Amino acid sequence: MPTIQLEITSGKLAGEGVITAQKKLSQLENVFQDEATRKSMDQDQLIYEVQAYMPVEEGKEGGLYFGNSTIFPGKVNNEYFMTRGHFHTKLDTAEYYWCIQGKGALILMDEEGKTWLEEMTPGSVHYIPGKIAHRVANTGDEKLVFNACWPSEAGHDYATIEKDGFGARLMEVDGKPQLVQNKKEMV
Ligand SMILES: O=P(O)(O)OC[C@H]1O[C@H](O)[C@H](O)[C@@H](O)[C@@H]1O
Repeated sequence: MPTIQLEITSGKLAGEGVITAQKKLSQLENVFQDEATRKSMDQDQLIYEVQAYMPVEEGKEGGLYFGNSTIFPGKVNNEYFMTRGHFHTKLDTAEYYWCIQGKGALILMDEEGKTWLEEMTPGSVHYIPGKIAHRVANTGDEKLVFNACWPSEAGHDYATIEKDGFGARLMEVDGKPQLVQNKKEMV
């Protein structure tokens, strides 16, 4: 009997050792461009939920972690709900994402701030190379669900993104998702 189960249609994990964390709008200060609008919205609104199975101690080399993320649909002004995004603390470590349900975008950025995206649709598989920051936005009107697999030594570096952000933001422009470069990047 395996330790954990993956519910194939929902992407959800169940079993001993699976941890679940939720991110509400109140916990995403300064993540979206329009901070005034974020503050004016319902702070208890759930933006995303993550599950992780971490069978070895974090930081230990050679292990693999397995996760599930659900991002709910919505926008802060015209910017889609998304994860905070991060580099790995051990920079040169990769990760796989694969989409189960919904529609969205994997936003990627290199160390120079160059930012691009890969569209996420059910069945899309995304290899995120080392040294690349990553965040996911839900561009649809249903929940976006994906699974992830990453090395136990990778860690999460949020500080770099908190300080410098990504080079571009995924905004709804004329009813469609568009990667809008930050002004700083266009100079
Ligand atoms: O941690 P965030 O940048 O907010 O993204 C949320 C989560 O997304 C994925 O599930 C990753 O595998 C997790 O490691 C990450 O924590």
